[in-house]
Parts: sequence; C-alpha cells; structure tokens
Amino acid sequence: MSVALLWVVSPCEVSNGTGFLDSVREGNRVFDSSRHRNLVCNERIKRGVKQRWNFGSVRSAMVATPTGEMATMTSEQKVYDVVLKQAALVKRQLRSTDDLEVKPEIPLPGNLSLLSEAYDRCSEVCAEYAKTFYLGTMLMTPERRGAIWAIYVWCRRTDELVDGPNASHITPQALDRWEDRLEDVFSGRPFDMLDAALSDTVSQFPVDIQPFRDMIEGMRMDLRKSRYRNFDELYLYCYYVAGTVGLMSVPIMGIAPDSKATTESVYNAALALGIANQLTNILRDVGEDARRGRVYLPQDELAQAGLSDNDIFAGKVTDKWRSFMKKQIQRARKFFDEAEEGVTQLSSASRWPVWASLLLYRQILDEIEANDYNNFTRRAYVSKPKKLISLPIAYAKSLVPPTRTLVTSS
Ligand SMILES: CC(C)=CCC/C(C)=C/CC/C(C)=C/CC/C(C)=C/[C@@H]1[C@@H](COP(=O)(O)OP(=O)(O)O)[C@]1(C)CC/C=C(\C)CC/C=C(\C)CCC=C(C)C
Ligand SMILES: [Mn+2]
Repeated sequence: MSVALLWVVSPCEVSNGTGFLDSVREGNRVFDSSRHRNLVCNERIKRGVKQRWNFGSVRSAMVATPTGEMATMTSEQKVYDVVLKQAALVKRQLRSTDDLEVKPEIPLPGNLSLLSEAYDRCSEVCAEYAKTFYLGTMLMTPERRGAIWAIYVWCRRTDELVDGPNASHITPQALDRWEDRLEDVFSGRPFDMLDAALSDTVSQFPVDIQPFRDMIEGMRMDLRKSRYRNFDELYLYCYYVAGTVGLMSVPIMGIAPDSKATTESVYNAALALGIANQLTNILRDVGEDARRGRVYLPQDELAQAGLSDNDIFAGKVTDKWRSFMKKQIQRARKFFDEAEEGVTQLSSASRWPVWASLLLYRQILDEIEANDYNNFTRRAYVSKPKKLISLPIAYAKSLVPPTRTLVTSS
C-alpha cells in the first residue's frame, strides 16, 4: 500500500503521491468542523510549588517564588504545568465554543461520508506505519480508535517533517506554517482530509492544543540543536517529541470510571511513558544519530563517565561506555515503572494497546544489554517471537482492574 506521507507544509509545497488529497485546494477547505477552545486557568505547580507568572507555552522558564524572588524552573516543573492544565481540561470536560472562528454546524450527509473517508485514510496510515499498535486499537470503541488514528497521523506527519525524506528542506518557517495549520485544525478549518479527521477529533474529545504545539517545538529544537548539556535539557526535548503524545492520547483513551487515581497522576504516567519511550529510542539509536552528527545524551554525564563525543564517534564499546549505558538504561526503566500504574487506570479497552506498546518498547532496553551495550553498530530490536509472546502478557495485564484507592502522582 502506498500512503502519501509527504506533507503539505505550505500551499506551494503540496506533494501528493497518491492523489488522496485531490479535494484539497488552497482556500477551499474540506470541512468546517468545530472545536472547543481551552480557556483553562493556570494552577500551582505541584512540584516546587511555585506560582507561574506566565500562561501558555512551556518555554517560559522564570517563576516567582513565594518570597517574590525570581527562580528558574526545571524542565520537569515546566512540563508538569502542561500536565496540570490538560488534566484540568479533562476534569471540566470544557466544551466552550465561544471563541471559535467557525461556529459548529449541523453536519451535512456529504460531510459525514467525507469525514468517514478521512478517518479511513488515518486508519490506513496507522496500519501501515504501526502495525502492532493498530491491532491494539481495534479493541477500542470506533470513536476512540478513529480519534487515536487521527492523532497518530498528525504526530507521524510532524515527525516526518524532520525525519522523513524531505527533512533537509525543512526550515523553521516551514514549521511555523505547520503550526499555523495546526491552529486552523483546532479552529475547525482543516486543510486536507487527514487534518479534517483531527479537526473532528478535537471537537469530540477534550484535547488541548498545547501538547501539539509543543511537539512542533521539539521539531524546531531538532533543527537548531544537536547537543544536550544535561538531563534537564534532554528531558525537555523528550517531553516535546514524545511526552506530548502521552498527553494527547489520554483524553481519547479515557480513564476508567471506577478508577480512584487522580487525573493528574494518570497524565503524569502518560508523560512518563512518552519520556521512557523516547529515552529508549535515543539509547537504541546512538550510532545512527552519531552518523548524523547528533548526540542525544547528557554531555555532563558523559564527561563524568570520562567520555566525550569523540568516543561516541569512534563507536568502541569500552567498560566506561558499558557503565555509562547501565545508568542511562536504569533511568529509562524508572520512567517505564512510573508509567505502569497509570496504564491500569485507563478505560478497559485502552489498556491493552498501551500495555503492548510499553512491554515492547521496554524490551528494547533488554536487547541493548543483550548486545553488550553495542548501540553503535548494532540496532537493538525485539524479535517477532518475543513480540508475539508480549501480546497475551499485555492482554493479561490489561485485565487487572484500576486501583480503587486514591492514587496521586509522586
Ligand atoms: C497506545 C499508544 C502507543 C498510543 C499512542 C498513539 C500515538 C498518537 C502515537 C504517535 C507516535 C508518533 C508518531 C510520535 C511522533 C514522534 C516520535 C516518532 C516519537 C517516537 C516514537 C517511537 O517511534 P519510532 O520508533 O517509529 O521512532 P523513529 O521516528 O523511528 O525514531 C516515540 C519514541 C514516542 C512515542 C510515544 C508514545 C507512543 C507515548 C505513549 C504514551 C501513551 C499512549 C499514554 C498512555 C497512558 C498512560 C496513562 C501510561
Ligand atoms: Mn522520528
């Protein structure tokens, strides 16, 4: 199957391998669907208990302490603010349409069939690029799985901008245009079929735009930065490109009605799973990234281990490297552990795909160990039999009911 993943970055950059964007013309949008605008007030940052003075983007780093001094927030604190905001939105199930540019319309029958075609396209892309995950989504209700596919497709397209075949042509301006287009999607003015599915999704579920904006910010970061001074910087990058996925997914997957866990704790777990996945991804791809001149490892920790970029470019597995890698793997596992409790709190049909993705991704860490930490020239992967065994294990785990006692994030 050929599914066009060459993305519409601007009207003049439209590329359409299969013609499935035929109905797209500049200024002639496919759908007018509606969405809520998120007018969520800010909250205290739980960790560090500092009062934010700036709303919105996680880029604002200065906060006033209770004594009035200005202090710098860690990336974790900044990201936690987004978690609180998203959790508050879900709790209130806000459906304000006050500031919509396009007011909700009664869907016309023609639009409905176009919309179902749009979701079908998303399903095809998802089936093509993430087979196991796609299988897992089949357990979900049709509304939920369509929404997850639409989000998956938007994430995949965004990632392709910097990772795909056209990556060398991507500029910060192109990302700005992609962000403008995102704003249009959330305003009910999708540009193409795939966007239309997302526009519909965000009108049906309490999804906040901020994690989407933040993912684009992660792509900007990738364009301008190829080194990370410390884990704090790396954490922020991991949030942008993967933690955001967790925050986008939970409003769709839903929290089990009988769960007593706080909404914040579930969002925190979702964030942790995204971070764990991305850290694993980074550890798996050290050699591949180095060949592109990139080192996604904390420079200060490398130095403490007596290592430098040159050791990575040389690609020799030494005892220093093994011991450095052991610590990195340990950290990634902690994030997986943090995520586990949250999976059990999700609605029953959503647990299986999430458990499956958690178990499969975490095993990549085991494979790095099995490769004696040679992630320079050997790509750690989970074999088919191991994947197959993981699926019933994930299913068994998904049957564990949610906690009935109150769980809060640590
Ligand atoms: C069930 C499930 C996994 C749902 C998520 C569905 C979804 C919307 C996925 C989007 C994934 C995507 C395309 C992200 C774009 C950025 C990116 C590529 C990130 C990397 C993924 C791995 O992909 P790959 O190996 O193909 O990477 P390369 O581009 O080839 O390098 C990431 C490592 C991050 C993926 C992050 C997640 C899947 C987050 C998972 C968290 C949840 C679904 C929340 C679960 C809820 C609780 C409470 C734990
Ligand atoms: Mn990628």
